[in-house]
Amino acid sequence: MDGHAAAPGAGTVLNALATGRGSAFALDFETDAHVELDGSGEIVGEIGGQPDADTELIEHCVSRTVERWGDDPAAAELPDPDAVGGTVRTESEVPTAAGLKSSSAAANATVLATVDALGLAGIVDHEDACRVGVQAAREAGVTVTGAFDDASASMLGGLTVTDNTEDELLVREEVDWDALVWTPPERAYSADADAERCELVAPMARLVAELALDGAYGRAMTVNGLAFSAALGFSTDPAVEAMPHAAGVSLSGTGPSVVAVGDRDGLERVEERWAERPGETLRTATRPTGGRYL
Ligand SMILES: Nc1ncnc2c1ncn2[C@@H]1O[C@H](COP(=O)(O)OP(=O)(O)O)[C@@H](O)[C@H]1O
Ligand SMILES: O=C(O)C1=C[C@@H](OP(=O)(O)O)[C@@H](O)[C@H](O)C1
Repeated sequence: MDGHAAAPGAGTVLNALATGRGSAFALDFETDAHVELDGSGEIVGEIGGQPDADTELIEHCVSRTVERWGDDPAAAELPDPDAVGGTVRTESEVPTAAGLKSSSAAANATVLATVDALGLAGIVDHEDACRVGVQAAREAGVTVTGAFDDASASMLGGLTVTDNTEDELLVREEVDWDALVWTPPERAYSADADAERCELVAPMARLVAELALDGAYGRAMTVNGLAFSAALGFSTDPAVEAMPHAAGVSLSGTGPSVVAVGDRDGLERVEERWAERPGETLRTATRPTGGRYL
């Protein structure tokens, strides 16, 4: 029984660490997952190109997905329902722990690949599948709030606004921007983020949520970036450089990447500045589609 699926990374409009409300949008780079189920009783994960990386998240995703849908009447019969096991391997274009939602992309791709291995591709609802990945992320300890904002943007595509305290989807909308991503060489694991510092900027996060719920996503994003860069100790210089030329620019997640959105000409101007910085710049775009079976 094997399955194959992919899901995209995302950028941030509103970081949920201050209030539990968050917002993110899918970007056009992705992670894919290959799952094989057997009756070995053990699930073993592997991350392509990162032999020492933590595979707990994707292993939890496989077991939670089988637990949820393994005995669905439409599911293929498991080799040994009392000893569910198998392998899961991811390959990713999304850099790990850079604020570009590698954990959501890996979780969503793995849940969908497991659904595919169960013979349920196209039958399971994407939002339900996304919630299983969020549950696995909480169990694996890779998230503060569960990050349903990031997970829903990755799984459904487009832009979402969510309440992560209830895993509730408040808004899902399609956006159509070019995007520019700057990823400095350092990494920042969300689980290590200073959530108490983020709570200090809650009044600004509430303003960002209001702007986002009014559809002013670009401005929302820019205010978010200023507030959370200050709270988490990142420079606001890249955002200030981008502001005259972009519809929105923000620290993505808990950093360190910065994402600007807008039109091609404006982002070319931003790229000229950001290319002088250490690390990588990537030209990409928002993506209307989310997780997909391969
Ligand atoms: N390709 C992948 N395959 C499996 N797990 C992954 C992958 N990428 C990231 N992860 C998991 O997600 C964690 C990083 O999550 P996090 O710190 O939230 O970063 P990000 O902002 O990129 O989501 C990693 O420690 C690992 O557990
Ligand atoms: O762990 C979490 O609950 C979150 C982590 C952050 O994202 P990153 O994982 O990209 O840092 C943040 O943007 C999101 O709203 C919630």
